[in-house]
Amino acid sequence: MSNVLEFHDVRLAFAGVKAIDGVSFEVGEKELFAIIGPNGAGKTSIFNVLSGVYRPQTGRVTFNGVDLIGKRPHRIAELGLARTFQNVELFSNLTVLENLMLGRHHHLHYGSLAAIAWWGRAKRQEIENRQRVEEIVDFLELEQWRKVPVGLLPYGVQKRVELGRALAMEPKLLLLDEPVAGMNLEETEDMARYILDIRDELHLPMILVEHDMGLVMDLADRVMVVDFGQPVATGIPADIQHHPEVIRAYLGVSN
Ligand SMILES: Nc1ncnc2c1ncn2[C@@H]1O[C@H](COP(=O)(O)OP(=O)(O)OP(=O)(O)O)[C@@H](O)[C@H]1O
Repeated sequence: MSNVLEFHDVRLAFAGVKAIDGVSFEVGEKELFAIIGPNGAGKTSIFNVLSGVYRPQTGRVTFNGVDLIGKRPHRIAELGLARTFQNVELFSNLTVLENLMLGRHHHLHYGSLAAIAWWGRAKRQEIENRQRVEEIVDFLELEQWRKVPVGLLPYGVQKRVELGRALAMEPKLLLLDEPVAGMNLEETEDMARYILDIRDELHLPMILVEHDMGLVMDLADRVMVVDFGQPVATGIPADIQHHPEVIRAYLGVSN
């Protein structure tokens, strides 16, 4: 299996705090790779390096062979790396469809002048974008909320719309930052099913950061554990669950 992402010996410090301290991992082309670790372990910092929000002091990060370090977030998104956020970051007064259309903005290849001069092309793209958005509405079973402002929706559905917006970008790698945080059991089970459908039907590789251990162990192909910015262990869920260093990191007990 070839890798879509290589994250090699990355180090990032803030005024002496080592947020990422020599982390390496790779993600295969159809892999669901999870990153777990206690609060403050460095998980969000890894996502911020991947999406171009933070620039590490050292290390190498390549996505389909392209070096990501130093690239701006919008450029990285254009390369096909889409993310969802820990807290829902949607336009709450816009409808579900409008929020999903915003996810398509890299796919609009015409400016306002071109829209006038090349009406045909602009119109074709608009129709194509709407079709893609409708496919996502279907895939994530959002039909009944298509025209509802996102701010009025239950929290679990808002998180699903956020996932939809990331899918609307037609990414090549999806970063999911705590997709079930704050959800009830039913919402969590629904989200787990959509994540599996994304892997099995869209064959999209994903990196999942999540505190819900049951979800991680059920869904992930491989899991990396980080603690104090350092990698503790990486492996298949069955091995990670019983790894002594992982138990120590989580329970805070000594060997
Ligand atoms: N912009 C920043 N400025 C200063 N310190 C930061 C910054 N971002 C992260 N850190 C520090 O880096 C460390 C790792 O934080 P990070 O948010 O990556 O952890 P996390 O594993 O995502 O935690 P959580 O599970 O609570 O979201 C923490 O000590 C944090 O305070």
